[in-house]
Amino acid sequence: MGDSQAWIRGLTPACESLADDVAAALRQTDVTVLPRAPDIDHVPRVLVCGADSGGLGAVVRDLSEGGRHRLLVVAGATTAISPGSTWRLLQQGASDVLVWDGQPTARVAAARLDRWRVIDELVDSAQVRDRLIGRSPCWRAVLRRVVEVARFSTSFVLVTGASGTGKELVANLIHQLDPRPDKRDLVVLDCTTVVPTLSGSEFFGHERGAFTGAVAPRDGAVALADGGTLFLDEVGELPASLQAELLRVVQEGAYKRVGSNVWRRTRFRLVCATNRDLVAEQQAGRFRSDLYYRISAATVWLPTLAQRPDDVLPLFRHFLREFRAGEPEPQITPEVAEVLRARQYPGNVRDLRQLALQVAFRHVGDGPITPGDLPEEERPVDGRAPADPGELLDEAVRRTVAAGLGLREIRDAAAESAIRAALTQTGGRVALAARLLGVTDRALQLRRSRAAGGT
Ligand SMILES: Nc1ncnc2c1ncn2[C@@H]1O[C@H](COP(=O)(O)OP(=O)(O)OP(=O)(O)O)[C@@H](O)[C@H]1O
Repeated sequence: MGDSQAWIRGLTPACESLADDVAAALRQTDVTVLPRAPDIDHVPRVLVCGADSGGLGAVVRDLSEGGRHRLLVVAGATTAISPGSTWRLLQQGASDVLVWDGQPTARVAAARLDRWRVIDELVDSAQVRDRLIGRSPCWRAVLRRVVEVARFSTSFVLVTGASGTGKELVANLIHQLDPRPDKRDLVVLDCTTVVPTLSGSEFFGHERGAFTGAVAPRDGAVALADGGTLFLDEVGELPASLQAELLRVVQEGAYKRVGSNVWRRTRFRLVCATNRDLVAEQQAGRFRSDLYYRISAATVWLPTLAQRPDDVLPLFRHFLREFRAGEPEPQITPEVAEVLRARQYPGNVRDLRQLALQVAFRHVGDGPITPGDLPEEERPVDGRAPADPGELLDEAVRRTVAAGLGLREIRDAAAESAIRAALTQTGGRVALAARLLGVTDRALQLRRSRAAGGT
């Protein structure tokens, strides 16, 4: 520890003396307490609250900017913060909530601040920032999670998210940041491309003569990944027979080559990716539960581009730089920026990259990207962006009204549809779905059970 910084403020003037105690105790743990200026970026904020914690939620939301900044809430020992309110504060953007007990709490707080500093420095390092573009709060939260699990553990990781959201890039980053000193290679296997008849060999290797065409012995992916990382892309596509064999390797580290009776040993970090809902796949009996629990020791869920619209332009600029390497970076006119922001990206970042490619080769000269650089089919009709999400919603509501549904039925149907969509996007995880929709887990569960009961 030693390089950690924080700035501290009391929730109300009455909390200032406790805030001074917290600051003094933190200094003794080597934390540098900076002047109370809320505009210092990337320095964790510590909010001290006393018995009167009215308005705490709003201040937490404000100071953390919905989770963009690290915020530690320290509550006086006599402060009544129920477990329920603690969870709410975390949802509102707090990174943690501690009850003040003097120096022991200061040591715990200092350890948190130190860990957050290392994570945030990595998130802002070129190694991460230049590979995984995006600064929106929800993307930053994803990067923090990725960096933490990659750097501070060797845990297996399951990366979920819709197609084109960056799962493979994240898997690569996990391998790059892996702390093992003697780490070996990253081996990638796309489960959609393994040929069923040869899949055993692709995973486990084979002996000479094991099958027609096996003219020489060969290592499979689990051997090549020994000491490194095995990335299984589209793991939801893995055939049942291979699921059982993979389970044995990840549990016992033992496997046999096809055509051999000799057990061999391997040890790797497993990172899997899928855009399937593996919880639903288990329920349907298509994915083994025991394997699911092994591969999902840590999970990272990637948002769609629609959930992080503020990242569209930075990503677009990033791809333009990639496609126009060595050329000066062009400005983007406001009309084009508006179209890019309003457009739908069903294939997520991959779609945006394709669009940037088309714009990059149409653009000539050193002026800005202008409306004429956009392919014809991307141009707004009558000045309106095609497929604006608000317009789609208006259209859906117009139809339900025309079908004779009342306001209450429309509201309930819309809420149920939003819950279904959020659960699908988050692989069935209620807590994540609730966060996505800005409600508590309990509220979401209540609504689901009410819907199931037909009330
Ligand atoms: N945050 C990002 N920053 C820069 N490039 C990105 C980012 N996210 C995705 N990309 C780019 O978008 C494309 C798709 O990314 P990737 O292959 O990692 O997605 P995926 O989720 O694995 O897709 P799929 O499920 O279809 O395999 C790649 O060209 C990748 O480089």
